[in-house]
Amino acid sequence: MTQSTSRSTNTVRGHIGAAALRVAQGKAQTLVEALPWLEQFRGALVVVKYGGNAMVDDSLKAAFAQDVAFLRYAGLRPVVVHGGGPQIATMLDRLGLQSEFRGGLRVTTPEVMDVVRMVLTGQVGRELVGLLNQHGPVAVGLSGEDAALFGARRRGTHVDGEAVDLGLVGDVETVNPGAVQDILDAGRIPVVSTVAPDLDVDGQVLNINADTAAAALAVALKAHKLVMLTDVEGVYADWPDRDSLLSSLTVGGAQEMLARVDAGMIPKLEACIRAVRGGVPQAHVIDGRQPHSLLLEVFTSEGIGTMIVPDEES
Ligand SMILES: Nc1ncnc2c1ncn2[C@@H]1O[C@H](COP(=O)(O)OP(=O)(O)O)[C@@H](O)[C@H]1O
Ligand SMILES: CC(=O)N[C@@H](CCC(=O)OP(=O)(O)O)C(=O)O
Repeated sequence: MTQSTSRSTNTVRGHIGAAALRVAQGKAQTLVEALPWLEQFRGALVVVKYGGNAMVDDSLKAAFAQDVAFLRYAGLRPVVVHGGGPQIATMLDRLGLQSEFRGGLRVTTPEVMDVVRMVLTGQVGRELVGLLNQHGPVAVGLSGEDAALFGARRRGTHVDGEAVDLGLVGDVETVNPGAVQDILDAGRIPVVSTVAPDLDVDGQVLNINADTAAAALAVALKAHKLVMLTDVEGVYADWPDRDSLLSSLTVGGAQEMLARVDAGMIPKLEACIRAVRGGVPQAHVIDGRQPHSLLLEVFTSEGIGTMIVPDEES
């Protein structure tokens, strides 16, 4: 723990000034406002996808770890699925390897796959586990390879109607959530990196977009919600028009929008659709560049970012 948890010993209790009392009451009010959400989400399983673009600096990463630890100590069951696109790019650059994105997914050669696996599981995942464990021995890292958490098959994509081969990129076809469940049952926080064994080729691993993997895991775990932290305020109806931020969106609306978004938002929207269609009551896209955005999303009435919900019953 970095902060002292004891009260200052030279404060005489009962002599708190009016200004200090107002500040203290403001703090109490904040805690009380969280009460309905603490009641509603007690024991709730929440899958949190932490995108590489939201891990922009050390203080943000530390604030994210505080939020996740807070959820856990408040009685929720958070599961972290992390990305690491920019971190992979930095390592590829250092090694002099090229890679390009098509339809929001990285074209992955065998050499690039080695780097993806090393960076996601050996670097980004480890760092998050370390940050979370500053709040108690709670975090356990695992990848889609561990206890056959994920099984994947190669997938391509379409760009402007044309089929594109993405190399060693997969889509999650099977999820064995047992290992994640064991970690949760032990009161700990699973931290998942999204590399998965290829169901068709023994010993081969595939690069899975972290949004896709988070959605598949949220469905398999019957999560109460999926929260995606990224580097924009949410989903914009008319990107990049900053006045077009959507506070909520139905699955049908999200499906229609797919044709109009590009870059990383394609896998993100597809993942939200997959999660909600798979029974997760709500998926959220929120701004991971805002410190404590996760707490604001879970514990305030206003919420933040964009919420994706099932189509209204007709
Ligand atoms: N309609 C849209 N609304 C919001 N962002 C969009 C939209 N269309 C494209 N984007 C892009 O998607 C990006 C988020 O995806 P990405 O960079 O892959 O994030 P992450 O690393 O969190 O997965 C945004 O920074 C933005 O450039
Ligand atoms: C197939 C594919 O694109 N895989 C991603 C995996 C990491 C990821 O998804 O990271 P973010 O969440 O930070 O974007 C990649 O290689 O970058």
